[in-house]
Order: sequence, then C-alpha cells, then structure tokens
Amino acid sequence: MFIESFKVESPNVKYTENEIHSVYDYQTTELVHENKNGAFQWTVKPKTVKYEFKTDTHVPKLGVMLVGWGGNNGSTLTAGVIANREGISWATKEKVKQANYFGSLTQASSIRVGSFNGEEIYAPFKSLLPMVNPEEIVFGGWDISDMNLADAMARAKVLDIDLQKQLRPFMEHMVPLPGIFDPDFIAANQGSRANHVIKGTKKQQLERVIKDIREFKEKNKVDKVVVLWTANTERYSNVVVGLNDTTENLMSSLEKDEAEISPSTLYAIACVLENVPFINGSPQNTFVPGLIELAIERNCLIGGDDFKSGQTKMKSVLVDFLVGAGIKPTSIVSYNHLGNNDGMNLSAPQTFRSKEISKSNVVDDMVGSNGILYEPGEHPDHVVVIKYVPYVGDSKRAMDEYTSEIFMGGKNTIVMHNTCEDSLLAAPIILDLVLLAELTTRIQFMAETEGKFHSFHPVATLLSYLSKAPLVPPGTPVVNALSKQRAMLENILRACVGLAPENNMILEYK
Ligand SMILES: NC(=O)c1ccc[n+]([C@@H]2O[C@H](COP(=O)([O-])OP(=O)(O)OC[C@H]3O[C@@H](n4cnc5c(N)ncnc54)[C@H](O)[C@@H]3O)[C@@H](O)[C@H]2O)c1
Ligand SMILES: O=P([O-])([O-])O[C@@H]1[C@@H](O)[C@H](O)[C@@H](O)[C@H](O)[C@@H]1O
Repeated sequence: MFIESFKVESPNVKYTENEIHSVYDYQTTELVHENKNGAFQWTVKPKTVKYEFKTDTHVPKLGVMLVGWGGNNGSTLTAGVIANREGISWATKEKVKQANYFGSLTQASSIRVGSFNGEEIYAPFKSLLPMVNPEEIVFGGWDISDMNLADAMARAKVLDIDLQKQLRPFMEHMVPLPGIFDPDFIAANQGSRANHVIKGTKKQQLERVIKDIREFKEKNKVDKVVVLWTANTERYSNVVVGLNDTTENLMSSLEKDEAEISPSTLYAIACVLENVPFINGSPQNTFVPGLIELAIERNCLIGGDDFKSGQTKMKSVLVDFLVGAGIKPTSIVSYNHLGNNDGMNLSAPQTFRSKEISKSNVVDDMVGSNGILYEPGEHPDHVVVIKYVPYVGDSKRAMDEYTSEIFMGGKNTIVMHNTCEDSLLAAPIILDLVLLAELTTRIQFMAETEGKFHSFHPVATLLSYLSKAPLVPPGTPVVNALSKQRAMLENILRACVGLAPENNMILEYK
C-alpha cells in the first residue's frame, strides 16, 4: 500500500516550529587486527555511537543557475519543470501524454515505512524531509551560445513538438548569461557555438560570474542559489605543484591569468567564494586540489562528478549483482553512439578521455569487495567506446557485453542494448542533485563524542548515487554500487527523522 505522508512518533524525535531534532543510535563496528598467541587475527567489535541530527525545516526559495543552461540537459530540465508546474498535456501519435518527474529519485521513488495488517506500506521518498518543490525553483544560468531557451529546446530535439509549442511562451524570454569560453578545454567543433562569451582575464571572468550570481539572487529574490555544471565536458586540467595544488597556489595562478585554469574551475571558485554549492555534472577534474582545499576551508558544498544516467548506471547495478552473487566478471565492453552536441564534443580525443575515465572506474569498489573472485590488483578487462553518429541525436544507443566466469569453468555472457534517451534521463538527475544539495545544507549533526553540531563534510558524498565518479573527501572510500549508494542516502535521511535504516529483514514475518 502507498501512503502520501507520515509523521514519526518517538521519544527520539522532536518536531519544533523550525526544525526536526532526532537522536539516533548508529550501529557500526570497530575492527582490531592483532597478534594473538603468535598468530594475527581480525576481531570485529560491534559498537553503537549516539548521534543527534537537526534539520532546518524552513524550505527556502531556491535559485538554480545552470552552466550550459542552453544545452540539451539544461533546456530539457527547464521545460520539464514548467510542464509539470503548468500541468501541460500534449498529443503524440500514440496518445495524450502528461508531464511527470519519472527518473527523479526525490520526486518519483518511494521508501518503505513499515507493515500494516500484513501489508507493506510505502511513502514518497520526498516525504522523508521537507524539500524544495521543483515548481518553485527559479532557473537561470550561463551559456556560451546566446540562444533563448525556447529555441534551445527546439535545437535539442528532445521533446515532442506539441509540447514544445505549449512551452515556447514560457521559455522564449529566458536567455542565458554570457559564459566563460576557453577553446583549449573543449572540442574545436564547439567554437561555432560560442557567440556569447565573457571577455577579459580569468580573474575578470570570475568576478563577472560572482556579480551574475549576486544579481540573479537579488533580482529573483531567492533565499539560496545552487550552481550546477551541465556544460560541455572539458579535457582534464593538468594538476601541477605550484599551480593548482593548494588554494594559495590556485589563487596566485588566477592573479597571473594562468592558462591552465579551466572555465569549470573558474565557475566553481566563484561559487565557493560566494558560499554557493557547486555541482559538476561532467567528468573533468574541475575540483583540482587547490579548489577542494578552498571549499573545505570555506565549508562550501561541492559535488559531482558526471551524472550517472544510463549505461554506467546500469553497470553499477549489473556488476554489483554479479559480484554479489559470487560470479566473476572478466570482460566488460561498453560501446555507445549518440548524435547530440555532447556526442560531438566527445568526438575529440581530449574530451573523450575525461569521459572514458569516469566510465571506467565505476566497478573498482565492487571488484575490490571480493577477494574470492579476484586476486589483489586483478580487474576485469574493461573497454569504453563512444562514437558520434548525428542521425540518432539525443537518443543514445548503448551496447554492452559482460562476460563472467561461473561454476566449474563455465562462462556466462550478458549482452544488452540500452536506448538511453540522454537528456530525458539526465534532467531528473540534475533536479535531484540540486534538491538534495540544498537539503543537505539544512542538516546539522553531532556524534556523542563531538560536543557541537556541524554540517556534512563540504565534499558531498551524499550525492554519490547521482554521479558516475563520486567526489569524496581525501582519504575516504568511493562507493559506486548503486544499491549501496541509494541505501546510504535513504538511511541518512531516515536517521534525520528518527527512522532506523531499511535493513529488509522484516523479522515480523520470519
Ligand atoms: N545523459 C546525459 O545527457 C549526460 C550524462 C552524464 C553527463 N553528461 C554531461 O552533461 C553535459 C551536458 O550534456 P548536454 O547533452 O546537455 O550537452 P550540450 O552540448 O547539449 O549542452 C552543453 C551546453 O553548454 C554550453 N557550454 C559549453 N561550454 C560552456 C561554458 N564554459 N560556459 C557556459 N556554457 C557552456 C554549450 O553551449 C551547450 O549549450 C556534458 O558534459 C555531458 O557529458 C550528460
Ligand atoms: O551516463 P552514461 O550513459 O554511462 O554515459 C554517457 C556517455 O557514454 C555518453 O557518451 C554521453 O551521452 C553522456 O555524457 C553520458 O555520460
């Protein structure tokens, strides 16, 4: 059964006018590796750590500024939220269709809250904690193309024509702000698009972005702004000692107008200096060490990298299933072709390399979790191929082959064709990223040993479920398995409202 909402009644949860306060017993373990009687042994000690969570329940008026607003993803997300807000339906050759948020974890998925009379009871994921209503978001942003959002939606060729016609009046007045353009970081084939750029030195460009953020906030009277990069994939920046390895060196390089500072890093520095969350939806290393250091110093949320929307999302499910079942993937070949501007940009070797990296590392944690199947350092063969085929447009076609070793020398081969409608899969993920980023900035917590409340670490690992290459604080583990990422996010939000982690034991019926 599905319920629309619920309230937790517990001595450990207090709802006040401005916050939800919960006391939570975190069950974890402490491992000890010691020499006992001449032999080393591992000892696992279960332990309970008491935490307190405080969630500010004042939901702000949120402004979302997209870098690359005029792209396929940016225009599709903007269109989709307007269509939902206006309750637009549109005719297609199959049927009349209604706007929805399918593909959004926060808007279209559910959580189990318990059983009632022998029936499992579920509620909307977004009913866990107060979140921004997508339809109250004010969108804005930058683009190196001056095309208004209605024309950009038409250029993207993602949405049905009847829907586009109804949306045009709402979108034709939306024009991106000029963007920071550096041809050295994206494919040469993007040059013809760049007719709307911020001139000047890198420092002057950064100062202009800061000014844009302040003016957007003032003009739209928003309480908070989140910035998200959905612009083209850039090549990796060279990380060089003395250039961008520390905050001091990065800011000094900025003063010297250092060529190796990418546009995405400039936008991100601007956001961190303004304490505006910045999320990277592309695979490049926007977050050079000096920038991560600055974000930590300023306690400003940064997150990414590279939306996990299609082929890689499936990979983080399938490999988790195979390894979890004791089956040994030995060869993974991921090919896809697409015909949108993203694909055209990725047709250049240096930008493809950024994507190849983020798509290739996604199985490392799952492979590393099973020493029965894999020797230390052993990995499956893993190949990533992306081809640009204009005819298919935004309808990316992914073809995967997974070969695994099974019982008694047997082999299993799984072949998959996956039509990943790129922007229709990515847009809801962008929505989740900005909503969850905003929510996490309203949560404070404290372990019993800490003595004072604090925010989550500014490097937002809570957003891992939505990223191919989750950005994590230095020295912490990267988890890519999709089920673990989703469980981590849900269970932390459950703790904020005093609910135990979903452990699927359902002992009541055992
Ligand atoms: N399923 C998906 O669509 C998916 C999944 C994962 C990652 N991504 C990444 O998301 C990004 C956007 O994808 P898309 O399909 O919307 O691409 P797109 O090419 O349609 O849109 C990118 C937009 O960014 C603009 N742009 C480029 N450089 C800019 C800059 N420096 N400042 C401001 N604007 C700039 C371009 O003019 C364009 O309008 C790409 O990097 C892509 O790799 C997409
Ligand atoms: O998300 P996913 O389908 O694994 O990976 C995709 C790439 O393979 C593809 O070339 C491009 O469409 C997107 O940028 C996306 O990153």
